[in-house]
Amino acid sequence: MSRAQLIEQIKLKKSFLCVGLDTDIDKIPEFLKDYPNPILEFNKRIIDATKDLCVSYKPNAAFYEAYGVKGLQSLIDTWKYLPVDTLNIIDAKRGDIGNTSDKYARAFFDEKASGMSFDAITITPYMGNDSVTPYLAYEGKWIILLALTSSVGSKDFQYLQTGDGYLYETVIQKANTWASADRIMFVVGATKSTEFTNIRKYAPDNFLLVPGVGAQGGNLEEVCRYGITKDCGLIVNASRSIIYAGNGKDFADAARAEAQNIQQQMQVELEKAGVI
Ligand SMILES: O=C(O)c1cc(=O)[nH]c(=O)n1[C@@H]1O[C@H](COP(=O)(O)O)[C@@H](O)[C@H]1O
Repeated sequence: MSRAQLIEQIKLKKSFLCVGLDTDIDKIPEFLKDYPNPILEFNKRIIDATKDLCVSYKPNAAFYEAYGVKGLQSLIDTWKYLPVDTLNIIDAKRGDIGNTSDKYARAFFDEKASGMSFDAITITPYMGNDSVTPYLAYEGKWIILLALTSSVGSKDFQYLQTGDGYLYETVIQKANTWASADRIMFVVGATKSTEFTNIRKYAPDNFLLVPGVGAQGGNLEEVCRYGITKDCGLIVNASRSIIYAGNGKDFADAARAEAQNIQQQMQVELEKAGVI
């Protein structure tokens, strides 16, 4: 999905919501466990219930890899079920030397090789340029680099002073020399909303993937106050607060209600910022 298509979807759906598919077998409703593939069944119903309210889905690889071959098959089948008009992100947080990154890129971008072809992948930037460029060889695909994460531990490294400011600022400035804002996004946690003004100095045009609203307590209005741009420039993820909003037979309705609640707040913010 191109930047223009993403912006078009945001305007159409009046939403910049990403639904996180962090699907945990221990948290899904009991009745689904009678199905041959409970995780896939859960994901399908969540996708059906939310696809008109969000512009993106983000399965987190850990939740699938934890179950070996069966989990990987669930991830492949989930990818196949994702709508074509959403930005489908694999949250894999990979990062390695070039020839290894090449294999990671193949795993998540090359359908012929792996059965999956996500639109974007999350990457840790720590190993630098040659660990990132193999993903950019796949035309039209996005890389999403961790910049300032929502984790408490973000202070351990991301706030270290470099000659040019904080390490996370250096990451953004440097990575923006590797590709344009049509190919690179950055992760900035919603729990860091006051930092968005600063981040926009270095990433005025990049889309930011913003996890941390809902279960982690980030505030959507504040994120928008400091981070929204004329193209929106934000994709805000919520996982647990949406997908586990209910736990009974009507869990998908509960997920829809929560997604709708966020979408309505997003519509207000898009109008305020003049995006729609
Ligand atoms: O890259 C991410 O998506 C990510 C970065 C970050 O700084 N914080 C963060 O929570 N995430 C992911 O975003 C999702 C947040 O889930 P909830 O807290 O349940 O909404 C999880 O899949 C996390 O792995």
